[in-house]
Amino acid sequence: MSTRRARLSLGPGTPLSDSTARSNRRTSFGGSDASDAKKDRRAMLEEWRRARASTASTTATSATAASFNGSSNESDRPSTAPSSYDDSEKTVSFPLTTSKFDEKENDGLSALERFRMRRQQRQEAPDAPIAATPTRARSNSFNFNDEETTTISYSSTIGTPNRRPKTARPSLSGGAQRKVRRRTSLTPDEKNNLPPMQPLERRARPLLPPSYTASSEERLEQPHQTNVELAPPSSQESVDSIDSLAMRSRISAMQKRIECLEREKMELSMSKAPLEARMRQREDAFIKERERLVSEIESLQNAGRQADERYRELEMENEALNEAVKKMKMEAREAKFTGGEGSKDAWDERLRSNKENARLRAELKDVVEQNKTLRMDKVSLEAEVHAYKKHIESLEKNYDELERDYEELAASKSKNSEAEIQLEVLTAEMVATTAQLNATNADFEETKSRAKADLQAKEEKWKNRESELLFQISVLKSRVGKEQTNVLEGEEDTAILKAKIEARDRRIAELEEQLLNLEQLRRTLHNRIQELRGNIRVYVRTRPFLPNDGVSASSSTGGGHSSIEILPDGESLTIQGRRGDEAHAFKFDKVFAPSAGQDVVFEEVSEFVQSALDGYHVCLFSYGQTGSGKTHTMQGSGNGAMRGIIPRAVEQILSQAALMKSQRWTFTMKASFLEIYNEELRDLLVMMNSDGSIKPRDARTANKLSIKRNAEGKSYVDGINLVDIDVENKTVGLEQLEAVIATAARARSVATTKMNSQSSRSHSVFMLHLCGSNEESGTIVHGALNLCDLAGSERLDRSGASSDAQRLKETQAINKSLSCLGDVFTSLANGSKHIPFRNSKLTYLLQDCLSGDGKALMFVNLSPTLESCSESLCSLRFAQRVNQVELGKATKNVQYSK
Ligand SMILES: Nc1ncnc2c1ncn2[C@@H]1O[C@H](COP(=O)(O)OP(=O)(O)OP(=O)(O)O)[C@@H](O)[C@H]1O
Repeated sequence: MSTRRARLSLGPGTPLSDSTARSNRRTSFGGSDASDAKKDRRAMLEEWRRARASTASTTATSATAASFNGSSNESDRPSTAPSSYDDSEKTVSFPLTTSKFDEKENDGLSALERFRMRRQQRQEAPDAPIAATPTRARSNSFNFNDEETTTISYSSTIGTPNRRPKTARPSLSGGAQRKVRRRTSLTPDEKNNLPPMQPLERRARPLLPPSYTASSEERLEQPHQTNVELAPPSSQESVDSIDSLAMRSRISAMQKRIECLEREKMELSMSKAPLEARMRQREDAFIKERERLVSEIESLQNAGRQADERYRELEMENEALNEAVKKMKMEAREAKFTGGEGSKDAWDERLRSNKENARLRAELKDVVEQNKTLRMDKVSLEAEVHAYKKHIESLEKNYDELERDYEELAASKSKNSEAEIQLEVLTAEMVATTAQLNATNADFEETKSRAKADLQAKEEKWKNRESELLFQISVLKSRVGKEQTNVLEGEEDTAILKAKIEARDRRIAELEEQLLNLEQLRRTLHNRIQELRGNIRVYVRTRPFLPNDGVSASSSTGGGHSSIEILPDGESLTIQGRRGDEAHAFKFDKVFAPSAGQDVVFEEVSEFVQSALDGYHVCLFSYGQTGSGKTHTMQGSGNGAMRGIIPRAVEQILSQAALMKSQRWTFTMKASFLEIYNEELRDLLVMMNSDGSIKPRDARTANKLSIKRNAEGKSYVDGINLVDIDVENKTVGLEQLEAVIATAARARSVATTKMNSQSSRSHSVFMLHLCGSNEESGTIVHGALNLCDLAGSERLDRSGASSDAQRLKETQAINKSLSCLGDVFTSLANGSKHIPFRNSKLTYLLQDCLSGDGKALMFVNLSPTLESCSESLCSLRFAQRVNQVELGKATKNVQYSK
């Protein structure tokens, strides 16, 4: 282009250097380039002014002459008369709208183009210094399709955004934005083509031990496998068979429910893992894209600012040029009127000045063109910034959608975990029910074989008797002929004999009835004596064989050979010794067989529960090795027939409270649940409000709990959460209790040990605080029911805790506190003056119940396996020591307000 190559020549002797001219043309956004160009132009103007001043005096005359004589050379004349300068000035305009720019006419680069090239260089060589802006091959249009930048494309498969040379800009076109938005939510096809499912890692531990490798379906089939095949029921067996059938139908109903829950869980698990992965990847991609866009916008804004600066500079230059043109016009006018006789010099001067004017105008035009380009650049930049803003908006929308997806996912996750918990509860219930059924069947088989043997013996006896009688008859017949006279006498003897037998049978029946009544009386008296002596009562409960005991559950004995034999009196048992050659006998207040159900066990403790309503401090605790059934006894397995003492006790209290209402008694009941873990008290209901509702996450502050004594010297836990149980409405009250137990179960420290897949690693104490008042008599009673599930008393080597530092610490803390409990019982049994209650948190907490003020009952839970007989023996010896403790008569906590 001619204007590009034009030299700023102020006269023949003053050509500007090539580099100066080029630097004047350079359109650059770099600050140094722009200021150099500005300096060059100023220097050029100065040079021109100086040159003009030096030549003005010599050329003034000739220039004036030329203006009056005309010129033969048209090209030497000024291209426009001075009066036409005004018109030419009008063409110096700055159009705001841009037409398509002719690329051929512009060999420079647009600001955005240069910015992109710089960015591309950076991306290609991130560590290299930023290259100088190229001055060639400038494109003034923003053709996004030709752009060789890197862009992020979203694909339906989740991963890091694909980086590839871009041929289209999906991020800026509306259609592409819609595409991006569409990709954030999964189409059904995409859902079906999800990546292969990773097996969902269950947070809840399996109920069966690691050695038990049966699949979930096999486990669900278990009741069928473990059921004992019964012989066709005789009339005597039919009742038991009906029980078994009822149990089986219950189990099959449970199985169906479990299958349903398993299916639901699988579905939820299927959708959870890939959704989570997608969510995370999309979040990462979005954050990266947003950062990239933000930095790009910042760069664009910088470029825009530089373009604005450059534009202002050019405007100033333009103004300076306009000034110069005006000055020249003035000078031309002056020369016209004051030129005198029109000397040749003056004419030459005018000609030069006209040429200069033309050149300046051309330059001005060039500058205007540059301005136009810059404006176009600016408009394009603004358009691009606008597009980026739109893109960011769409990304933000996508982000919102992702957030919604995430919330849905979280909801489904919590649903899933609820289903898992429900499944676990049902599975535990099923395992317990099956075990009990097997034990019942074993009992039944034993009774059946005993009855059979009995029957056979009787048959044998009757046969002997029959043959004896037949012999006697034959003897009598042979005598008939000889002793006919004695016939009548003989008949008389038989009748007398028969009458005697009948009288003896009646006597036996009477004696049996008397014996039964005496036995009942003995039991009642025994209980009364024990109450008066204040003994801690000790009940022993043996659990049935379980699938993970490693013995065939389908055998007729209900699982294998038990190390414990329970004697028919229901109070005595024998246990095999460590070496297997000796048997140890024990006698306690009650011994429950493996087939004894939860209802039977509760029947025996219900009077203790009643005592709590009467104003006593009652404590029931379960002691035994891990996996022996302590939690099963206290809390139970599931919510059906396998419910333990805690729910049954609350149920009984609620029913009793309702009955006592007619006698003007009103009760309030508060529940608390704590655990003693590594000698530290922890509130298990920290998540609950006092009305039973669940606290929001940020409000769950765990108070520091400490055991204190009140004014009456009774111990209480300071800082513990007390949850109200509705006594008026039994259904609501039971629901609240269920929520309390579920919340506590979630919070409890449970870890898997070798012996029990759901082993409690802490002592847990459920406390019911009862307050009853009678309007009529003005009596107020304060009772408390403490139901304590002690941690397993296993040896370190058997539990596998020695290999794990945390487990080791837990086991040591458990064993220490249990040994403190033993020390307390020994001191009580020996009648020592000092009882070391303060040696452990457990004994300090239960001091009121163990020191004679309250009533205490200890369950000793035993496992029937041969491997456990050593631990069972230890537990039984401990229980024997406890049984010898005399606490004295318990006292009621009663106040009289009238
Ligand atoms: N009498 C019983 N009838 C049927 N199942 C039982 C019985 N006792 C225990 N179980 C079952 O045995 C398993 C272990 O019982 P549980 O969890 O109560 O043991 P634990 O003594 O509390 O163990 P840990 O001290 O490790 O917590 C459970 O699955 C439970 O259902």
